[in-house]
Amino acid sequence: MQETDLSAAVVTVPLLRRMKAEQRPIAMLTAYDASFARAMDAAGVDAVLVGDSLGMVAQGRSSTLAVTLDDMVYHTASVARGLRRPLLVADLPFLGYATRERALDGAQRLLGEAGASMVKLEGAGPGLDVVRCLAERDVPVCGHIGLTPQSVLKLGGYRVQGRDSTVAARLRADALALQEAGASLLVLECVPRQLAGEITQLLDIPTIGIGAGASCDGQVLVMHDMLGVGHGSRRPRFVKDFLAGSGSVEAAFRTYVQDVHAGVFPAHEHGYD
Ligand SMILES: Nc1nc(=O)c2c([nH]1)NC[C@@H]1CN(c3ccc(C(=O)N[C@@H](CCC(=O)O)C(=O)O)cc3)CN21
Ligand SMILES: CC(C)C(=O)C(=O)O
Ligand SMILES: [Mg+2]
Repeated sequence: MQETDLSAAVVTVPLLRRMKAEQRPIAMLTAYDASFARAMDAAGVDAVLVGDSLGMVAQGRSSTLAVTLDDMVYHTASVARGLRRPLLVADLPFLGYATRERALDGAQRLLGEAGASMVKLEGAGPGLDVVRCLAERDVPVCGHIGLTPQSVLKLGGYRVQGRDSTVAARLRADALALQEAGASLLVLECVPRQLAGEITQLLDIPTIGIGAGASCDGQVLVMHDMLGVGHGSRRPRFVKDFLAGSGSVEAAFRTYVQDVHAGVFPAHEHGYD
């Protein structure tokens, strides 16, 4: 098949699947406003996530739990105005998909009102029903397993998930169940690199890793982290400062995109065993 220039094409769900099939890594970043979104578009970022991490990096809270659907709609609409090419994904907030009705309302607002093209929700289990409900109604869904920050109170902190074989087996099963329920994309957060690679091989849908090694089909980082803003010296292993040595914010985004596309980022030191 002809190698087409994917750097110009508007990014869609089928294009992401094609990138997986052709082993072209997907470069994703989070954004929360139009100006940074515009710079990401210019830098060739493939997908942009309006993460509920905005509760931490924009609102200064210690977790993502207080973020509301109104907050997500406001930031997603702002980001959408800055984008042309990348696929725009928006997080459903904590308890925003506790029932099918809430999830459908959230999807209507994020896709219909704010301009996202996909919603993301954490976990499997009871969430599988909701994923099925959304997917059957043609709402593209991104799953998110491993370290799920909306579970921080139950998890007791932000720690790597899937180091023991019981949890690893559950993550494999959850990944397959999410694909089966109709998810189009899957974020793997803070999962040992080998397990993330196995899950990526198991699935037809693309995986996007954060702290999940280089074998995922794509990578995502929180924008503030990759610009060196916020974490100080106690930053998680998977964070790399791309602004240091790049000279400008847009150049940092470009370096990130190049490094993800070339398979240079993440390096071994950015992952977990
Ligand atoms: N700015 C920011 N970046 C993120 O990546 C992020 C957020 N906020 N907020 C929501 C969650 C929380 N995240 C975190 C936060 C801390 C670690 C962390 O310190 N991890 C330890 C792992 C320790 C272990 O279990 O081995 C590390 O040392 O990397 C990981 C993910 C990821 N998400
Ligand atoms: C870290 C990513 C995957 C996320 O969910 C967020 O930014 O909220
Ligand atoms: Mg999130």
